[in-house]
Amino acid sequence: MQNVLIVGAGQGGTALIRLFEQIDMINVQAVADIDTKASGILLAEQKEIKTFQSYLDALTEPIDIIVETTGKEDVFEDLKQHKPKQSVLIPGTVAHIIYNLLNEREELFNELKNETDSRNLLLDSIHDGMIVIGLDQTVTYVNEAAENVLNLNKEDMLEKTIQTIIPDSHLPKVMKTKQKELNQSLRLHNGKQIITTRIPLITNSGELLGAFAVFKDITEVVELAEEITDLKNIQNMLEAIIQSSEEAISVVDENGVGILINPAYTNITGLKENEVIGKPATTDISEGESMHMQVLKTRRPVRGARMKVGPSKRDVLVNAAPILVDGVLKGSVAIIHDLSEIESLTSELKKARQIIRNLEAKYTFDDIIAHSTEMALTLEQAKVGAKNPVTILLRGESGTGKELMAHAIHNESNRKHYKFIRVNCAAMDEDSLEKSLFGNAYGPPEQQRGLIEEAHNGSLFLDEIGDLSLHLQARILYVLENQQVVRVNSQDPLPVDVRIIAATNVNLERAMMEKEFREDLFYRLNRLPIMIAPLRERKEDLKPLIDHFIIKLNAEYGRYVDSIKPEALEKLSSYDFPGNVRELENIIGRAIISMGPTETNIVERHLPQLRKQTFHELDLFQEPDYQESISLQDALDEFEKQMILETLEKNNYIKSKTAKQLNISIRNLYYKMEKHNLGKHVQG
Ligand SMILES: Nc1ncnc2c1ncn2[C@@H]1O[C@H](COP(=O)(O)OP(=O)(O)OP(=O)(O)O)[C@@H](O)[C@H]1O
Repeated sequence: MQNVLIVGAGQGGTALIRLFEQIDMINVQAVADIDTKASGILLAEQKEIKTFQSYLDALTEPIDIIVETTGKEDVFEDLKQHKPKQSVLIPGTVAHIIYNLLNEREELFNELKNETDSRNLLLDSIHDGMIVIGLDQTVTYVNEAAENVLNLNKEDMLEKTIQTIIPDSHLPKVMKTKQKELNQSLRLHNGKQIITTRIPLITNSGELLGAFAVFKDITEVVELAEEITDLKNIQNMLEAIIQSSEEAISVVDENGVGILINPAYTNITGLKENEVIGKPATTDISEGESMHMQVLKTRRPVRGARMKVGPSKRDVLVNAAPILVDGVLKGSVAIIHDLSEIESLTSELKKARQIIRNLEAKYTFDDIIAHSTEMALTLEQAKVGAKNPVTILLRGESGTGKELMAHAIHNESNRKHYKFIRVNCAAMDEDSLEKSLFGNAYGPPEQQRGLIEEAHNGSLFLDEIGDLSLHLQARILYVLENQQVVRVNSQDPLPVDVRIIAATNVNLERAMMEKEFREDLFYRLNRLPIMIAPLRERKEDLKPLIDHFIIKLNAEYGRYVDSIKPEALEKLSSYDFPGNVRELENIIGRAIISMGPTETNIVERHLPQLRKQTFHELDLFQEPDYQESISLQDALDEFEKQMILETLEKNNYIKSKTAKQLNISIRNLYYKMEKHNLGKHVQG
């Protein structure tokens, strides 16, 4: 809406008012006669005189356009002092002409053409586009605003039919119906959105002269409205997400004042909106510092801060981050995790992982590196074994890959869709092992079924079978011979169908001679013995295994190690690997950890000291070499390792006997052997 003041009553101002009245977007404030000498103003309608300034001051809305119709240059200059947005000098004659054009005689319409400049001045002073057509539907007037809206020059439009400019123009229809069309919305072919009013030009005597349209470009307004709608939709969506999120969320503004929380937040903290919104960020904290305030101070995110919140002092973990919009800090958002829930979930996860580890046979033959002829043959044998329903005995030193092979055999067999259960016969005392293998009829319901039943239709991997007591050997033999299992504290045999894959790094023949291992069980197990050679006897596997571990450990540690340099490989090749492949994997792991972040090749200095001495050769009191001085802990570790190794040797590698002699529990022995990478040097 533009406010127009028409000055010069009796000069045709009324005619202009008529014109403007037809245009809804123009609001005529007043028509005034001006007495320059008195510097006063006669308000035509109210018939009172005011100073021009007091008149302007009394207006509620500022004047956009002053139209001076008296034709007096000096008055016009005077008016301009009041700084309207525009001031237009239209001689009274022109005002008359326009009035007459609209209301009286057609011949005056032609006169108007001679006053083009003044007329254009008037039309151009209007911010809205104006276009006038004659009876022949050609354009007779067009103003500057119309040029801008239509993206056309006056010359391109004047004397052209309206349809060539606006193909679906309603002006011809308005002429035909003689009905105004007010505030119609329209999209132009140039993409602009306009709002337009169309008016037929009719004289007082009812004669039709043409029609004109006034229009406003509202593209930006429409786009803005659309943007606002889009933003509103996004805002609604975000709010719905935040409200339904199971993560507790709290948001503060740049001054640290609470502006948003969700129901999950209320669940954890016990605090409702009215206790947090509009309150300082510290409101919810019962112990600890406000992470919101820290984020606002540093503009940096905070992760994993522990604190207590709410009246019930709930233990929580908080992640908070700044909200930056175009680099400007607008606030901070925090996600709050209930720690007690995380703790219980973590322990659940641990249990689940343990169960999965026991059940899952994760490796296949593709995971076994076998470049040497020995290993290739072993693999062939294992594949044959996998396809036949026989009991398999895997023999080899510790760390040679027996467990890996057992997994692969299970996964290649027709039992692969059932369970693979691993039992380490050396890791438990006899009583617990018996109950866990055979089940306990008197135990709680979940312990009544033993692992043998659990492995029904699948495979049972009995690792370290040489450590099985004679009593349990007899019970396993019974299962093998009868395909039946009898639970502890029960007499009832239950049918089972399991394939047993046994593994040992013990010389079972010697154990048999010493009556430590039942011959009948040995022959039963030994139907398909598979020997896995120690790594030192198949050095061709060394490089492929190293490459395999580099890839595996890169993924585990997030590193980009490329390869091993020949001199480092050389050093490893001359080593014995008492801990076999497991020891090699440890060595490569330690090498990768000791490498700098930019190093990509394992070189000699990344490798640990590879000792070859036996306990007897090891002179703990030798002069320490300047390159390698031995710490007390290392010396003690070495001593322990050698002592275990010798006791194992003396006891024919039977761990139960070794543990007894060393006066430690079998579990402890097992742990120490793993720690020292102790394999057996001489197999069977
Ligand atoms: N040929 C191989 N290819 C790839 N990885 C191997 C190979 N042999 C062994 N490994 C890896 O070396 C490690 C030790 O293997 P595994 O646990 O199967 O040995 P094991 O003979 O069962 O040892 P133990 O007798 O001490 O139980 C595992 O991480 C395994 O994946």
